[in-house]
Formats: sequence, structure tokens, C-alpha cells
Amino acid sequence: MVAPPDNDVLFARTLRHSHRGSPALLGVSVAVREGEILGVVGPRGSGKTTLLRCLSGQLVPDQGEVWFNGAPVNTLGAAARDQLRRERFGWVGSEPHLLPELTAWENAALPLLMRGVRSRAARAKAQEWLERLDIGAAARKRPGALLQSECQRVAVARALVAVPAVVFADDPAAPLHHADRAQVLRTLTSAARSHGVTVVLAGTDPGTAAYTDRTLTLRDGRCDQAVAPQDRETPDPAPANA
Ligand SMILES: Nc1ncnc2c1ncn2[C@@H]1O[C@H](COP(=O)(O)OP(=O)(O)OP(=O)(O)O)[C@@H](O)[C@H]1O
Repeated sequence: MVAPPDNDVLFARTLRHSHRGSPALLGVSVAVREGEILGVVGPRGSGKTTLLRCLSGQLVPDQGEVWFNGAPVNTLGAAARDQLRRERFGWVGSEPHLLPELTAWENAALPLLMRGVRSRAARAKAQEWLERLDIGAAARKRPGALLQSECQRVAVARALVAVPAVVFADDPAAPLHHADRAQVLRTLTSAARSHGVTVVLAGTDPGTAAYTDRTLTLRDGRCDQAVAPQDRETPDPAPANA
């Protein structure tokens, strides 16, 4: 394995993956710089979720390499990948997956509580993030008493509360109305920018590109790039807003 360039926080080389024989990624390469917001856009079924799951260590690709901060991820065992995800990555998907018995602040504070941060400090941090995302007033409500867009913002707060190195956002605005969608994407990306958090933001809506620095377009498990990534030793970063 050849190590990636030093200035890439995430780097993947010729990823291939099939789900029970059904191909999802067919040789995707990508480089993400520190603090960058990279969009991954493409139609449904184009492989966006599979790519984010491979990059975040949730899934080991059938072939190819994933590197984080110059260290290989795909060769780590399951426990080390879990630890990496817990300690360095945040995740927000199209469903908020909040715990119904916990309040908004407790849900948002979970990554800190799981790291052993004391409740009072974790609560203060969670409250800060909920306010930044304009839902500070809902901190003591349970998910059942919140609107869908509010739940999604709690999930965004949970992804950012520990200021991870990278947030993977898998179509986080998908179930929302247009106005709520814009607000969730805007608050996620501006909060990440102000804290230097790298974001990989997947979306079916081409409008996703408006919130990102660059966009990688996937189609049927391949990058829409002039040169097939599998032909490159070291891939160029994805073209800007391709
Ligand atoms: N767990 C799975 N089992 C079987 N096939 C799967 C599984 N996950 C994904 N696939 C298939 O792999 C391909 C890529 O799916 P993936 O979810 O990565 O695409 P996507 O671009 O994120 O789609 P969407 O926008 O609908 O979430 C699709 O053909 C999908 O049906």
C-alpha cells in the first residue's frame, strides 16, 4: 500500500464493494482535505451510502484502501474501527435515530457521555450546540414532542458535539420540506466550517453542491470523472462541482 499525500484527512483508492453480489462501488477514489466540505451527489442507488460507510470504517470494502490521517482504516479490526468512529467521526443520516426516552440535550450529549465526560460539562456543551442550531429552547423536550426538522437538528448537534475530525452526513435533509432542508444543511455546514470539521455530505439533490467546497458525482457506483479512478496511482481530488 502506498501512503496518501499528507494533507488529505481522508483518502480512498479504487474502492469496490458489492452487497450480496449486487455491485455498489466499482472503483471509486477520493481525497478529502482537512476542513473541506465535500459533496457526494448522485441518484438513488448510485453508491453514496456505501461510499460513506466505507470511508467511515463502518464497512470494509471488498477491494481498495481507505486512509484517515495517513493511517490505513480498512485493515483495522472491528474493535479498532469502532473506536475510530466513536472518537474521531460523527455521523448523521436521513433519519435522526434519537433515543425516545432521552431529552434533546441528552441525545445531543451522548458522544460526550459515552467518552466519560461528566454530565454537567456534557450538558453545557450539548446546550451550546443546540443553541447554535436554533433549538436551545427544546433542550428538555423528548423526541416525541419535537418536529421532524427539530429532531434532525438534534442529530446534527450530536454529530458535532465532540468536535470530531470528520462528520459523515448521509442525505441528512432528505425527509424534510424545502425550507427545513436548507436550514439543516446550512446550519450543519456553517457550524462545521466554524470549527474546522471536515464534512462528507451525501445527497440526491444536486442543490447539495451549494453547501460544499467540491462535489463528487456518483453514478452506478462510479465517479463521474474524466479519467477512470482505477487507472490512477494517486487520484486527483474530485473536480470542483462536477
Ligand atoms: N444492505 C444492502 N443489501 C443489498 N443491496 C444493497 C444494500 N445496501 C445497498 N445496496 C445496493 O447497493 C447499491 C448502492 O446503494 P447505496 O445505498 O450505497 O446508494 P445510495 O446512492 O446511497 O442510494 P440512496 O440515495 O437511495 O440512499 C444499490 O443498488 C442498493 O440497492
